[in-house]
Amino acid sequence: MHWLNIVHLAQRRPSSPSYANVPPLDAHPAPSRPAHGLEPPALANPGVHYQRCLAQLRSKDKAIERNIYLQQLKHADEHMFYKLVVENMAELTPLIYTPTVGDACLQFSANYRRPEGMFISIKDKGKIGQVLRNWPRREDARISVVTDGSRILGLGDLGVNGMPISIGKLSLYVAGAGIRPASTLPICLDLGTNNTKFLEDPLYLGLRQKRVSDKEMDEFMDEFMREMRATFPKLLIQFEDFSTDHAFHYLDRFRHQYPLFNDDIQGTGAVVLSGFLNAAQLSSEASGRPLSDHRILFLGSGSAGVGVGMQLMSFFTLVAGLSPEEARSRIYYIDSQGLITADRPGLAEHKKFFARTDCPPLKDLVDIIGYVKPTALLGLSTIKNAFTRDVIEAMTALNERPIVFPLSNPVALSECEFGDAVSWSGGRVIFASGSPFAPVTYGGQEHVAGQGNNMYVFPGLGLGAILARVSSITDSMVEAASLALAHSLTPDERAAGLIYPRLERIREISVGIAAGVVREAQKRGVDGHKALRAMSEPELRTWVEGKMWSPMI
Ligand SMILES: O=C([O-])CC(=O)C(=O)O
Ligand SMILES: [Mg+2]
Repeated sequence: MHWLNIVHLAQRRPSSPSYANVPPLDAHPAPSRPAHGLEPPALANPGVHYQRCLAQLRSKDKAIERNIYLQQLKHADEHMFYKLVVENMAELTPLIYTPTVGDACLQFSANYRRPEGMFISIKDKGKIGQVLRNWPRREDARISVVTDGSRILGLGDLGVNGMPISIGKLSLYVAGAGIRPASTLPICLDLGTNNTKFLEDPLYLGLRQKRVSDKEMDEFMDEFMREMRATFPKLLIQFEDFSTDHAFHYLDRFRHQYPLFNDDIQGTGAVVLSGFLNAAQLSSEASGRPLSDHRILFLGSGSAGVGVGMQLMSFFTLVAGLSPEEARSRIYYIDSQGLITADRPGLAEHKKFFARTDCPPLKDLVDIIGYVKPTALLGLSTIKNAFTRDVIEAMTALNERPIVFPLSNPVALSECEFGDAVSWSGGRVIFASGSPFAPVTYGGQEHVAGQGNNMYVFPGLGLGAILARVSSITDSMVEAASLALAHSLTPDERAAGLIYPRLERIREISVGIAAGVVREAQKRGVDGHKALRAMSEPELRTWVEGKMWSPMI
């Protein structure tokens, strides 16, 4: 049976008018133009100017130059910037987000042009509230992406150079879910950096000191969160790219007190669960083996790796009908020392849950594949090309359609190139990567890579949470976002063998995710906007669509 029938999602799908036909419920102000005479007369034709901007963008050779052009355009003409992004999602997302945002972070101090977002440093401890009140659009703030720069993508500790990740994610909230630009607040916390190269770089824009102790960071974070609430009472917070132990620690510490989620743990988990549901279905259809037969092997056990494993537990419990204990037994982890077993001395706390008591401490990936016999191999290791030809061949020998997800970001750290995975598996691989890969032709057929990136989930999750005015984000809301995404594939996309919908439909998908999140918030009683409870499904979707901001060009 298809997993869709198993979780009865079909009944939850409302029929609603298409996004394009729904007039906005709220009046959004039109962009203001300079007074007459202060710009060339032909600029009054926005369609021509749109083509001019697109041509200027495409005239740049390097991705980082395109990124810089787009950042400049965002400041000069926000509506035009978002118009370009919304209408050219597949082309522009890799420029404003992963993988190019990785270079934008690495070069932030060198390429810096103008202030954007807020920088709160350890030196502000004791007066964080005073600093936050300097934000000019306090009343409007609804969503903040907060990083401490300590683990940016797979690039490690970049200190204050992590700011572009907060900026990039928030641009996707606007483009992908219609959050108003004025409601977004990028924040980079500066608690020092252990990146010696940056500490020695005269251009480095952050504090010239090593990271503070955990105790000092706890005190700082407690004050920061308290003051965030006092200054921005309607704000949802997304924690981004904190180092693994801090990512888990601060999610646990604050998630019941504040509306917040961690994108690397929960957003990545949700997006991979979603793709996995569709991939497992395709794989089981090819092999004739039941969904409950799947076994998942992870390379990498950081915040994203373990977050994904936690979320994939619900694949086995919800869809394959296993108990939580059986579900856990289907998931295996490898870290730098090999298969993670419970008897290993000094095992990190977050690795204990999935540590095996029934396996030898094997080290070599191909040996481990031979022992575990996984149906799926997931990479969150940031080890470039870790999935070698031998690895893909071993997966293909075991499975009619092996599931291979090299999820590390940016693309230069991917465990496997798409073209290699396709050819080494003889075209049989079911593939999703964290960063985008271009389609490849193999055996006379075009193969399209899925992109298992959290950008499919966080905009819609945030939109739903903001509109429902939630007091906290429950695990079940993250799961609802994941199921709504998995469910959003059109018959056409399913027929093409896709496991994620086409990115061009992101706004429509975000509506479905937001509506699912609102409903789940209501079930859990964490919704503040109680009037939404009375709406039918089509009414809720139409209302959500009407709340979305669109560029006015
Ligand atoms: O930003 C991305 O592309 C995905 C992500 O959260 C990460 O890799 O940390
Ligand atoms: Mg991240």
